[in-house]
Amino acid sequence: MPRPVPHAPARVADERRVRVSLGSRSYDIVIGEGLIDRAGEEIAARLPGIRAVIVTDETVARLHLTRLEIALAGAGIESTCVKLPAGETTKSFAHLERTVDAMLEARLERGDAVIALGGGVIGDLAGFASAIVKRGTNFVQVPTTLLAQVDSSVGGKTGINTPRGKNLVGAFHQPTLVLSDIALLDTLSPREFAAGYAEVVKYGLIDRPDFFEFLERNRPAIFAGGSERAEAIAMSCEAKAAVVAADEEEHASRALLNLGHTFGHALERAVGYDPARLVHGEGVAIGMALAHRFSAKLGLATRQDAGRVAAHLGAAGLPTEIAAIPGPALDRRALMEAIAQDKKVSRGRLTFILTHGIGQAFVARDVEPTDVERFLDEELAK
Ligand SMILES: NC(=O)c1ccc[n+]([C@@H]2O[C@H](COP(=O)([O-])OP(=O)(O)OC[C@H]3O[C@@H](n4cnc5c(N)ncnc54)[C@H](O)[C@@H]3O)[C@@H](O)[C@H]2O)c1
Ligand SMILES: O=C(O)C(=O)C[C@@H](O)[C@H](O)[C@H](O)COP(=O)(O)O
Ligand SMILES: [Zn+2]
Repeated sequence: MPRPVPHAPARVADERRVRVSLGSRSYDIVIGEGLIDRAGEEIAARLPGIRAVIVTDETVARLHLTRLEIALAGAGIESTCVKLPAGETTKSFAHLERTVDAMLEARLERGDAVIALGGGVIGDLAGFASAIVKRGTNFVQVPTTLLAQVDSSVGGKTGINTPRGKNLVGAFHQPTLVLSDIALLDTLSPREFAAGYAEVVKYGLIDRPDFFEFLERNRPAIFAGGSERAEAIAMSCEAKAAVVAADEEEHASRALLNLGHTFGHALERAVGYDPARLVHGEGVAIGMALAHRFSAKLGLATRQDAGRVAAHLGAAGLPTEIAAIPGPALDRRALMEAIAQDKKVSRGRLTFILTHGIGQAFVARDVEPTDVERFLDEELAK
């Protein structure tokens, strides 16, 4: 249970704060360099007197865990740690059970906190464990990938995958605080940085054409690091915070954040969540390119806009075609089976996020399965 805030920690130059406004569940996203060393102070200011269980993966633990542990200890926060294997297959019942057991072994109380130190895999899994242990403990996100800093750490979607589909088991559970230390991105591989960039582009494509143009002008600077990168991260968080504040539990407009995900999640499932073939952000990149081409095929958007989207994603080193996925060719039936399990399906009818053009996405209910099948056949034949 959240406890009263005794005082706000000192603000540091160049630090940005984005507020996610959700009434009593509102929280700050703090974005800046070197924040991990101040994590103890920031957390203790909001959750005084707590103990914590840190959930992380083995790669992130090697690189960044000690600094977090030192920062927590410095603020008087006693912590234990669960280290899980890196990668999408960790979002499973087996690793959830291991995490829950570690929390119970540490005798974590409801007023204590789970701290997710890692990318979206760790954030989704740790957040779900935090949601269900003792029917809800405090949760803090310390995202370490670009994808997690611009998307998964914000908004409270938590969960795991099953062989039948992505994120099919989960809960909404908002964090108390998100601490995004952008300096941690310096150790991220170029491939994972590009994957996170797909979700940045998504905000422009949903309803912010000016942001898409900003990205077209500044992509090389964003990849190089510096003030444009920090700006893109903060603008992404503002975009997501606005959508989440308007529809926290996805009864309507939040579904827009799923642009590219109906196709993308189907592709991830079809490759068995194998990161050697496809990671989430790459699936979203292909999915967004497909959503724009599908919209053009249905006469809703222009082929020029679909081409412009694919060109921008391609220039960022992202795949935009199903054929770009390495390994055996994918099968239309397997993709349709995954699409039928999508969480947006209602009364058996398919829902896609389609578009009238760049920055003009909309929720399309009742999409004809035969239209999707014909479109996929064309795409798979390329
Ligand atoms: N909850 C949400 O709203 C939401 C939003 C978007 C995506 N997601 C989920 O997020 C997941 C993808 O997240 P991701 O792309 O962060 O993947 P990830 O968590 O698997 O991280 C990618 C890789 O980068 C490594 N890594 C993490 N931080 C690093 C760092 N600072 N330096 C070096 N290596 C580092 C990890 O060990 C991992 O190998 C998917 O499961 C997706 O479904 C959830
Ligand atoms: O926050 C949201 O809402 C999103 O849809 C963000 C997506 O980028 C993210 O991949 C999310 O996990 C997908 O949610 P799902 O409900 O389709 O599983
Ligand atoms: Zn996503």
